[in-house]
Amino acid sequence: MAANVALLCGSPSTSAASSLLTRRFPAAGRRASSRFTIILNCSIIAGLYVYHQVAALGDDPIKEWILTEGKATRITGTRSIGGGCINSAQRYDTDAGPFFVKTNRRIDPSMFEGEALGLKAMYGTKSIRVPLPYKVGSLPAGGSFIIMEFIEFGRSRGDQSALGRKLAEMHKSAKSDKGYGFYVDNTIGSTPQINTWTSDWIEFYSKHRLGYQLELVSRRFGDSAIYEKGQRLIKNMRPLFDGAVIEPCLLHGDLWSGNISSDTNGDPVILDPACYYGHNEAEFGMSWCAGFSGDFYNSYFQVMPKQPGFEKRRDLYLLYHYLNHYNLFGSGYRSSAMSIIEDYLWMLGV
Ligand SMILES: Nc1ncnc2c1ncn2[C@@H]1O[C@H](COP(=O)(O)OP(=O)(O)OP(=O)(O)O)[C@@H](O)[C@H]1O
Repeated sequence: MAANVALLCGSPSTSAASSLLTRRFPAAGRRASSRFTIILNCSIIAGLYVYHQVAALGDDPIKEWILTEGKATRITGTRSIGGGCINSAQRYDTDAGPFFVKTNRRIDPSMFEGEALGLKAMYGTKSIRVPLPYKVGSLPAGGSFIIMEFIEFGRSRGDQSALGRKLAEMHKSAKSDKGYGFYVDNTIGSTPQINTWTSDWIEFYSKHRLGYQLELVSRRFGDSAIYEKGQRLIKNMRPLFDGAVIEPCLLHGDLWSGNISSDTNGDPVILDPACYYGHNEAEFGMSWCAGFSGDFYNSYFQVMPKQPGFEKRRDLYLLYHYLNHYNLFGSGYRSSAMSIIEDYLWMLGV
């Protein structure tokens, strides 16, 4: 240990070792000793470089993680990635490959912890490709970050049939024995999404999805008309589920085109989830901006057969996301949400 420290820290031992080698084997010794010295000096410089980078970065937990647990010795560049609305995203290039980093200067780490748990759960199913999350933490000046696997995206929009099949494989393989919900609450857009474990799906969807959004609409916009009609739908919607076998499947939870891509092999990739265990059909709640094709649904239903009443329930699952858009972006989404509610009230005769 002492010798190693001496070798790393300085020249006396280095030159002693060189001169011993040169005395014993004059010609070869000189060549070997100069190579030996070069290698030693390189390791010393690399060691000191990493040491200085890490020591100087006590106040930059992202770089610190990349240069320690991330196993990089050098960050060669960073650049911003557009596309997200809520967080800022960067690519960190290093000698250990690229890392994908999202930061949010205002929100504590709980949002990214929810995202990381969701990504890990989906990753664990070995079905559809998702980035592996590495680290979530706080930023020294406030806010939070997440570091994850960087995925190089391919040029194509991806194979819809593969997307449908792999998504269904994820739904099929990941069931929960705790019921409907998730280990933590997370967010849908920036709206809180409550995931308290509940044994009955209709109760879960009534209270923590439609009911929660209706409460928010009422508080934010004073919209008692949509609140009251929405509550009437909730109280009367059970017949819509008649004949369907419902199980708690792992859902991405926010599956729209901005969160779907494909890698350089053309394999589908899904990103930025709002995971929970729920009825698999709820996964299609964002289908109005996902662009799923006929091939997508055909492949999906080959793995997860269509349940009786699927078409009747489709709009009920859109409703959650329309209400959320109303809450997030304002009254432009009100009429879509209201007309779904009124159509159901008419269909159910209530
Ligand atoms: N693991 C990854 N590797 C490479 N690029 C990624 C990765 N994850 C996301 N991206 C890209 O980074 C951009 C922003 O990511 P993302 O959509 O997750 O950000 P966000 O602000 O959390 O999103 P939103 O506002 O939609 O909730 C997108 O263009 C996305 O395609």
